[in-house]
Amino acid sequence: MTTLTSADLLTLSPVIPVVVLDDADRAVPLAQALLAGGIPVIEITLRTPAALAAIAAVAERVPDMVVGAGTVTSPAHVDKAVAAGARFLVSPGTTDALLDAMAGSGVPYLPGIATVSEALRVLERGQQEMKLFPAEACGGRTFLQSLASPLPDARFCPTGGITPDTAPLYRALPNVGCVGGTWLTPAKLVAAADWAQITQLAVDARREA
Ligand SMILES: O=C(O)C(=O)C[C@H](O)[C@H](O)COP(=O)(O)O
Repeated sequence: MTTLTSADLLTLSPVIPVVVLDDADRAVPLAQALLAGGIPVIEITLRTPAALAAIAAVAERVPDMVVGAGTVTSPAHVDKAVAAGARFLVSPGTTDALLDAMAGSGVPYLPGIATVSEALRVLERGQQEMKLFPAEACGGRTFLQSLASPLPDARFCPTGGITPDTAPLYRALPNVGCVGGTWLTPAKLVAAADWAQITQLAVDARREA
């Protein structure tokens, strides 16, 4: 298994699919469906009791898929996610304790920021890659454009409210690597085990984003 950096996370795919899974048994076919559509990364959010088992299943059974944990909001989440096999971590926001834990986790991470001061605190630690969340609500593309001059080293994965139509517009910004979003894995399709549709959404995202 190759060692990933936080910078790699921004270049693996135009879109990082953000997933909420109620049933860990869906994780492996879902990961395979995304992979078949050309998306080699999946962020499974720690919002459901099934999340850690889902991460473990993908880590073990779909080795070509880079599986990470999202909605990481505490140092305890960091430990549990890494123990389950998460290869990266994404948080919606940051605290000092969370930044310390993610920096010490041994896996790359995208800390969430929504203000210039939060971005500065991440940069102060030598971490240049971060998630902008909630992207649309906190200023969107205008905000990212405004950050480019004062924070030339910062690189973003905007997430939150991004659509298939706006993803390419975000990706055209020089300080954006990839975007995150839930549209590749709609709850209805996951519940229906409609893996072919999810593969198609992945193919479309790969082409359009
Ligand atoms: O769970 C987290 O850590 C988050 O930051 C929240 C997710 O990134 C958003 O739920 C994205 O959702 P959409 O707006 O539907 O793309």
